[in-house]
Amino acid sequence: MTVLATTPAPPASCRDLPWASARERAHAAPAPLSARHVPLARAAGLTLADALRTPQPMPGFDTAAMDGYAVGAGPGPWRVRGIARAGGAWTGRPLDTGEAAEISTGAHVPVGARAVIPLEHTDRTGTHVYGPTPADGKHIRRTGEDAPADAPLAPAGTRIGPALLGLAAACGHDTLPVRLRPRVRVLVTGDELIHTGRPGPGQVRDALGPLLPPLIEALGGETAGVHHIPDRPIGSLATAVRTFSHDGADVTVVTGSTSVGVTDQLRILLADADARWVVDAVACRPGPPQLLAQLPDGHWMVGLPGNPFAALVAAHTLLAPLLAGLTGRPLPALPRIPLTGDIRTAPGRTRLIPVTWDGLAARPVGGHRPAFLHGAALADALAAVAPDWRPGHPAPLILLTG
Ligand SMILES: Nc1nc2c(c(=O)[nH]1)N[C@H]1C(S)=C(S)[C@@H](COP(=O)(O)OP(=O)(O)OC[C@H]3O[C@@H](n4cnc5c(N)ncnc54)[C@H](O)[C@@H]3O)O[C@H]1N2
Ligand code: MOO
Repeated sequence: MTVLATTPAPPASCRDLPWASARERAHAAPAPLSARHVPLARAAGLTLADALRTPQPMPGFDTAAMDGYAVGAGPGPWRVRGIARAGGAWTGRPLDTGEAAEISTGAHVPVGARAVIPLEHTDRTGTHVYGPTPADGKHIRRTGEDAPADAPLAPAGTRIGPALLGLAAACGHDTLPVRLRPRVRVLVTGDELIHTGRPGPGQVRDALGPLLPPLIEALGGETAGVHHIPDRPIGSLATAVRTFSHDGADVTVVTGSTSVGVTDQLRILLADADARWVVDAVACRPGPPQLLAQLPDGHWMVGLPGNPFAALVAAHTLLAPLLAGLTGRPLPALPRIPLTGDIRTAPGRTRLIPVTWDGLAARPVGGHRPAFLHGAALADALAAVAPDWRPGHPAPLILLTG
């Protein structure tokens, strides 16, 4: 007996989708999580919910780009009238023809200055400074030269990395509008699994409990707990999902329950819960039985196959785009890189293969049977090898940054 014989089949339009379409569907399925403001110190790794704009021009004042002398019109020598140091506005009267001010890099350039002459190009004698006649504006960063006030500097959906944090601070922001990391609960199923020590006969050491939290983090999510759920009695998975339903998670990842065996409870749960199917199986290898569905209360359910490399492939196929969609990020475009090596393509399916990439070409690592993580552990990327790929032709790469 198989369980599917007793449960309603998901719609055919969700079934056995081409790999690229499955990614697109998983990304398009969710509405982005609601936005909130967080201090800059808590924004790293989150996603901008609105465009980042600068409230004032950048730079905000005419700024010296060199230590030296700000000089007024006319040829030198110039009479040195004062000192402009970084940190204060120039409050003196404008520089006249033949006048100069000693100036530091970053200081407010006095009104009337035509340029800054670097210190090493000048000679100072008492109250006068000598130097070559500079081109107008030389070594002055003019107000608004980088960006005018209200310029959009980064669109909504941008990942907040170190440079964006620095840019936001430079604009004068203390907080940013963000979408938080979606919270992902992990339910690892499998009565054969042990969680410490070496497996004995019939036992398998759980590889996904350790693999998934850092992967979820790298994909922009936050792990809201890893729980081990028994296969029996049937219904344990549904009980667990109900029990944890108030822990605030947005997504539940279930591993090792995607197939049609009598102990694979995920499809029963989804059918009983009247879930909305988005993806039911993907035309890829490994990992075809992966799935994505939404419970009536809006909660997302992702099914990853139990075989660990298949689960990794499925997480990059469905979970990564889902998390991008939930945070309002675009679906990452995949670089297409020439792929060499002896790779068997799969008719009608995309093969996902761990590869190294030296900057020019990608090559298979090996060690990528569905249960074996050796190749993935050493790889720079997963190559998505289409059925019509030929050696040396480009293939899309998913870079393994986590
Ligand atoms: N009649 C069919 N049987 C299977 C099909 C099918 O289409 N028809 N598909 C096969 C494929 S492909 C896969 S993949 C698996 C997926 O099955 P499940 O997701 O239900 O996973 P399990 O059967 O529980 O486990 C598969 C395999 O992986 C080991 N496993 C499970 N969890 C872990 C873990 N956390 N860490 C390490 N290893 C794990 C488990 O012991 C099994 O060896 O279904 C096929 N069958
Ligand atoms: O997804 Mo399965 O065999 O391809 O592990």
